[in-house]
Amino acid sequence: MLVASSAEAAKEIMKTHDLKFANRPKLSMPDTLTYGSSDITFSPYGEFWRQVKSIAVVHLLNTARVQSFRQVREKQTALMIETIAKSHKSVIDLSELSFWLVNNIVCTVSLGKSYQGLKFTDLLERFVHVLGALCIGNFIPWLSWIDRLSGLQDKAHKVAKDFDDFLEGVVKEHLDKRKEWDDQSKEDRDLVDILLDIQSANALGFALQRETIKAIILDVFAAGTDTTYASLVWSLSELMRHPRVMKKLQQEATEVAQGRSMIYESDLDKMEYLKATIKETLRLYPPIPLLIPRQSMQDVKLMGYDIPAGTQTIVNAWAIGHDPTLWDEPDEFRPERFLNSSIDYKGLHFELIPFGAGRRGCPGVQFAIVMYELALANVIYKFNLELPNGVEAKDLDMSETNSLTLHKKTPLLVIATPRF
Ligand code: HEM
Repeated sequence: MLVASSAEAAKEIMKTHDLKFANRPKLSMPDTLTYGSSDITFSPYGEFWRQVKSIAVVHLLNTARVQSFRQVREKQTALMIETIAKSHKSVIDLSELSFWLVNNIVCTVSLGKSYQGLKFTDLLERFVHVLGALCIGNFIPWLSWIDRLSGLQDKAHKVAKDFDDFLEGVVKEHLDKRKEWDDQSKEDRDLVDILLDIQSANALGFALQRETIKAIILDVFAAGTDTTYASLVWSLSELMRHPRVMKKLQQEATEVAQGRSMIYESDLDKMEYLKATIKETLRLYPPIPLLIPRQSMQDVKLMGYDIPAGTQTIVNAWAIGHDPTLWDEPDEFRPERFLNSSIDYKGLHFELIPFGAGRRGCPGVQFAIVMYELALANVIYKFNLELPNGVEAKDLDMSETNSLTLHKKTPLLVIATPRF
């Protein structure tokens, strides 16, 4: 296995030799959870991956599509703000509210409606826990009996079954709805409708299986929700611990809003400090700290080392974000470091790669960032937040979960007071 923990090595893997490292290794947990890796994230490099990724980009993730979902984001953000306002200074769980905000947006635009009320938080938690679990059989195949004995495989099958029940229901609902219409305008079709259209038109050159449709929905559901809400919670938590940064951000929001009741998406480009705060959060807490494993497809010489074809390759984005040779006082939360800096997270600057880079880089960057910016801007614009029960900011529990996605271990509980 190859582990890259420097920006230079990351650049070699994800830029110089990107094509050679564009494969994903076949791993047993993703295989169990994503219908034999027939989703976008875990499918091997090749024509199938290109086609399924292209469907998600064309119909959900490109700039024009992301912009077209603006009303959904603004409506869901307003609903979250309303819920916080109604708390009347009682303790609220910002982790849970962040989860539902992101999940409602993702589900509305990809599945046609939100599914609030279902036990998604628990299901998704089990999903990323199993996905990120150390699976001995992936490294030493003859020891895979340990994964059976440890109960890991049973857990994976149970999560896969629970998710499948949900996804099967979503597909059935869409199929039933289709019996009632056939001249619905294209704009009203969500991602599931589009996948079913492609399936019935046999438009890909290969049959789009029901399982592949479910795998793609699962990808968008899990990759979209878990990462973005984790980041929102980390930003809010760091702001609680850094009143100076919070105040500066609130000042920026107040200036931009000009007395209006809400910050809108058209305001976000004027919020330099907000953008710097988000970059700083993604540097310190990359939601997928080790990105998604890659695999070399050919022998390759990398920084003087001979790497054989088939080597599992991990890029440690967390280590790069904390590298003292790249970042001054790397453990400090200081958004100012990104003001007047061209460093961005879009895959061109290898010192900041929370979304990965290159061919296998995250196609959901725009989709994620705009909902993240809008939610963060509005929460801090509308409310002053304090920790309950006399907890001091410096004592806020910032411990991290140990799974594929980096979450704050304990929920972020606050008391919110309207600012005006
Ligand atoms: C803060 C939010 C997000 C972060 C930090 C994030 C991060 C990542 C990372 C690190 C990868 C692997 C990149 C690599 O191997 O180089 C990835 C892949 C992916 N992400 Fe995201 N992601 C986020 C949001 C989203 C959203 C909102 C969606 C869709 C709605 C999405 C869909 C995907 C998909 C489909 C892939 C697989 C790409 C491939 O293998 O070709 N992500 N993401």
